[in-house]
This record gives sequence, structure tokens and C-alpha cells, in this order.
Amino acid sequence: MAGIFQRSVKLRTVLRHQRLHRTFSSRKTARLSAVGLCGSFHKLPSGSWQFGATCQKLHTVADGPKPSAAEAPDRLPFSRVTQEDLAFFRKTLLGRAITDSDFLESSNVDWLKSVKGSSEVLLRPQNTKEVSQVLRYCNSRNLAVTPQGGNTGLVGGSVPVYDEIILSTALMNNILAFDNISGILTCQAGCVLENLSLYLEERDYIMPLDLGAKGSCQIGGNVATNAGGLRLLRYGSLHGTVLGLEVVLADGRVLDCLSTLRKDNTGYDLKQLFIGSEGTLGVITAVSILCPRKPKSVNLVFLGCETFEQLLKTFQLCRGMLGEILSAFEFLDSECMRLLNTHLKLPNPISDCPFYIVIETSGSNPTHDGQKLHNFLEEAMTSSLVTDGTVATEESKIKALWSMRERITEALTHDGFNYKYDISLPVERIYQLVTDMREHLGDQAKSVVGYGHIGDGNLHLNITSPAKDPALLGAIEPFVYEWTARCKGSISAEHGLGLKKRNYIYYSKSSQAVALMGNIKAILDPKGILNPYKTLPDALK
Ligand SMILES: O=C(O)CC[C@@H](O)C(=O)O
Ligand SMILES: [Zn+2]
Repeated sequence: MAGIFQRSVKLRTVLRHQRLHRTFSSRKTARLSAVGLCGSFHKLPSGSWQFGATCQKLHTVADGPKPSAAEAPDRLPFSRVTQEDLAFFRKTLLGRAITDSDFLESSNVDWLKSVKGSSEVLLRPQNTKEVSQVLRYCNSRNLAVTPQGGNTGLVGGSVPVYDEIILSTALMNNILAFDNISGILTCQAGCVLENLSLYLEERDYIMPLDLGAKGSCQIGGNVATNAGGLRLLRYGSLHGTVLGLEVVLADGRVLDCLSTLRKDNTGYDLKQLFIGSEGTLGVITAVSILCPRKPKSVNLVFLGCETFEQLLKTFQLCRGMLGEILSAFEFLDSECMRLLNTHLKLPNPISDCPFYIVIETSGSNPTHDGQKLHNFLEEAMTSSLVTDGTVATEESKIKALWSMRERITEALTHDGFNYKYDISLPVERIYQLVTDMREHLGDQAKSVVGYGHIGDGNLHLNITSPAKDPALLGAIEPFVYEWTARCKGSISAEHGLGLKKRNYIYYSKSSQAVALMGNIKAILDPKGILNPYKTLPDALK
């Protein structure tokens, strides 16, 4: 297969995967992802709604530390942790109520280091009962809680904004059951995604999701944020693959929806409420998930295109010719390639092009898959849709090529301060936003890059500047959100809203929909102790 480019169209195929392999790392070393929620809400005299903790006075400017995130509202009047509270936590968690400031430092700050809380307590329960005891207590004391998984989130959803207690799921990392016939895995929320993948691969299965942050992110955080990732095109979103959840509600009640059935039409599907709620409605403690069989044959192709139009045509061709074996169709532009080269020293595996495509096929018959891929590549090249490319079938080479896509986020952090936009759009409009933004910003930005999940209509537009730059931010927003709303896109395709994007929800959701979200929040967490300042806007329209 690797020889196809030389054989058929005399394009240059460069197999330099060996050099790439050593640099593959993803976001493995960072301790990071989110689980999370929001405050209760009150009707203001004006008729609008205000989110906040149970209180007499709304938007009290409290004393205490200010968050580094400029976008945070004032601290809500939650209680502050006392010595009695600490005594309760220590007794309940036996050595796992952490107050050591060094230990707390990394849990207080997000992966991008753009949101920094000042929590003085990190709780590390080992089981559902302990989570329940902790939440029942916090609710009765009106103490705010930020659930935290791997803390790899990109919207400031998994860290405290002020002094919220951090409730980490890291020690809840047991696999509870795996059914080798149905492929249904049941595990605690704190299992690291990569560990689950390794466990399943030994049993000839895989996880239905895969992300660059797999080495740190936890399944509970993945579900709480409805993480998308690289396999969504093939296996769908977590709203489809998650079969059951166990959730501890704000008042400590344990909601057992940990079903392992594919079909269950008995009443409302409550688990869906918690998928993507960012820990604002409850703390996910266990997950059951439907896992696909491990494909017997996997190929990866890295291609170069001259125009975005050609890239889209390649996508169309690919869907038609690869059909059921297509498992990912990702893209990056030449600016991403420049950052990978400059900051991570990852060499371009093919010749320089304006656009690059990563295509993965996963199937059960190497000969059949190879033939299909061969036919597709031949057609893509003879019709001049792609100008260069390379193919990998060996695992280490596949990983190395994947790193060209997975490590863009990391490369961006070396380029300066990052402004991140995670946009869903009709696929044919995706790159126009990048082009328009470049033109709109002129030389105000250091880099404007576009990459993402073409197969899912999801653009990652990232803009960098040498340092945090309010004038640049003013030029980007609301331009980017208005542009997206005009195309009926979503301002957050897969990263969630967290702290950073919560007030932009109206660009993608109607006021009725947001009001109903507020009602649901008030039912499940009337005091608003779960992940305050996240997901829902500060005020309802
Ligand atoms: O850094 C980003 O903006 C995107 C991160 C992630 O969703 C990806 O697809 O690589
Ligand atoms: Zn993504």
C-alpha cells in the first residue's frame, strides 16, 4: 500500500514515520479534564433570571481571592470551609482530604493555565458512597464543589473559579465489569481513557472514543463534557455509546441509571441530561459504555491538497469509495504544519501543501481494506484532488502520523497566548471562517490556524498572540460568534461551555431552551453548589 503514490501517479511519497514516532506524546504528562455544574437562579425585579447560590443578596462582591480569569463573575455567597468541615472530610475520607498547597496547585489551574482558582481543599473519594457523603455534607453546609476528572478541558470547566472544594475522581479508577460477548464495559468514573483502551485491546475491543488527551483524561470527565474526539465519525457521540450512568446528585442521593442494555424505552432517558452537563447537574461516578470490536486492519493516510475545495471533494470521494471502513477524516492547514515544525520539531511527512488530510480506515479484512484504499487513492490522485501523500499500516507509523494531528494543541501552547474556538458548521463553510478571520484581524494576531474534524463538521479555529491581548480579543469576539450564528452553527461543538463560553450560549440556543436548562438545574441542584459559574449564563434572557 505504501508504494501506491510512486506506482500510480508518480507523486512523491515520503515515509519518514520513524522520525516522527519518537516525538509522539499527546497530552499525557499533564494532570488535567472536567466533570462539573452551575448555581441556582432567582428571578430579578426586572423579570430576568440570575444564577447564584442560595442567598438573600444576588451577586454579592465577596472578599477573598479573585480568579485570574477576567471573565468570571463575582464570588457567590457560598460558605467558606471551616476547621469543622475539614474534620468531617478527614474522618470520611481517611487521609484523602488534601490541604497541602503544593498538591493543590496543579488542581487549581486548568491545562491551558488560563483559569486559576484558589481552592484550599482537594477531596479524593474512592467510591460512590464517599462521594455521596461528601456531597450531602457540602449541600447542607452550602459549600460549593468543583468536580474534577483528568483536568484536560479547554474551557475552564474543571477548575475552581474561587475557593470551591475540588472533588477529584482520580482514585475511582476500577473497572467494574466487562462483557466479552456484548462488548459492554462498566467502570468507575476516574478510569483514564488510555488505560481503558489498553484493557480493551487485550480483549479484542476498543473504546468508542479517542482523544489527544487520552493519557490523562478520565472517562467520567469525557462523559460529563460529552467529549467528541477522533473516532466520532465512525462510532458516534457519547450520547449514543453510553448505555448507563451512576450519578451522585447535589444532595448526596445516588441516581442509579447504570443500565447495560442497548434498548430501554421505559420513560425519560435521564442519563442523557448528565452527558455534557459539565458536572453542573451531578457527579458521574460510574459509566457503562458500548465498545466496538478491535479492527483487524487499520490504515492511515496523510495527504496534501492545494485548496479547501479539493479537500471537500476528497472527503466526498472518500465517503463514497471507502464506505464502512472510513473511521476518521481530519484536517489541518499549512499554518498548523508550520507550528508543528517550529515548536515540536515534527517534520512534514510529505511535501508542503496548503491543506493536509488525515484519513483512517478500520476494518476486518486487510486485503479488502487495502484494495479499497488503493482504489480511492488512485482516483484521488488521477483526478488531481490530492498532490502528495503517504500511507501507514504499521502501528508505530500510524501513531507517528496521528501525532501530526493530535499534537497541534500542544504546538499552539508554545506559540503564545491561545484564543480557542471550537465551532460546528455546515462542512462546506468551515474554512471560510478561518479565511475571514485572518482578513478581519490583519496583523493583530501572531497566528490564525484552522484544523479539526471534517467528518463531523467541526472546526478548531485557534488564534495566538505573544501575550494576552484584550484588543485582539475584542476584534475576535463577538465577530466569531456572530459569524457562526449566521451560519446556524454551534459556538461549542465538543469542548463544552465551562467558565469561558457560558455567556455565549445564546448564539447557539434559544432563550426558551436556556430557561429550561435553568429549570432543570434548579430541580437537581437547588442551592447551586455544583460547579458554579460554569455552563449556564450568568443571567437568563
Ligand atoms: O486545541 C484545540 O482547539 C482542539 C483540541 C481537540 O479538540 C482536538 O481535536 O485536537
Ligand atoms: Zn477536537
